Amino acid sequence: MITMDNIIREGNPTLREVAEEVCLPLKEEEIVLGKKMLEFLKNSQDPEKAEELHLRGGVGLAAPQLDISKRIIAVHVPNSDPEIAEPTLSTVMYNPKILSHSIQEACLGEGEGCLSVDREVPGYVVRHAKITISYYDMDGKPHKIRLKNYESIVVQHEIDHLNGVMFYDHINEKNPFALKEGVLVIK
Ligand SMILES: CC(C)(C)[C@H](NC(=O)Nc1cc(F)cc(F)c1)C(=O)N(CC(=O)NO)CC1CCCC1
Ligand SMILES: [Zn+2]
Repeated sequence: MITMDNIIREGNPTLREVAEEVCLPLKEEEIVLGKKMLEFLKNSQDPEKAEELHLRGGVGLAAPQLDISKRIIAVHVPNSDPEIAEPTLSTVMYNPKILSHSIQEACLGEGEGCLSVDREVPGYVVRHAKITISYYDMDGKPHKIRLKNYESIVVQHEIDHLNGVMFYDHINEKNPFALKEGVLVIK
């Protein structure tokens, strides 16, 4: 199973590579990898398992963070309503692609972090507010979905990893908390 020891940290050149698309039909090892990535995220959000395995609570993971330069991401976004156990988005995406996006931009009010970055980097990470993406799931089935709010931010953060982009590349160096007119701040 995947633990923090398998996650490479900034400075490893793989995090700055453009990852390769996977071919269909998916190889067995690529399906197993996807399952393990999703399992890591679920474990990391389970208090007992996270403590036992020393995991940081994760909502998304990209294959390059495991030193595997392939266009595979996993996302497991819990429902903001603690009453609802069902996650709002929980899936593995093969060859995810942003087809279109809103003009409106958005950022997380608390800024971003990264499982591959062992330091705080303060500042707003401005992204598209809404995106339409295509991807293949573990069964090789094509999907085209629209995402907004937190899910949209998470998927953009993960797709960035497939293109060698880190969240702090988006932060305004002169004024990390500068915000243009009309950028949606997500709580
Ligand atoms: C880097 C870390 C702080 C661990 C971040 N988690 C997070 O922001 N909050 C969180 C954690 C949970 F478990 C459950 C929950 F609802 C919220 C995260 O997983 N990532 C994923 C990552 O590093 N992928 O490469 C960073 C996030 C910043 C914005 C989107 C993803
Ligand atoms: Zn990250």
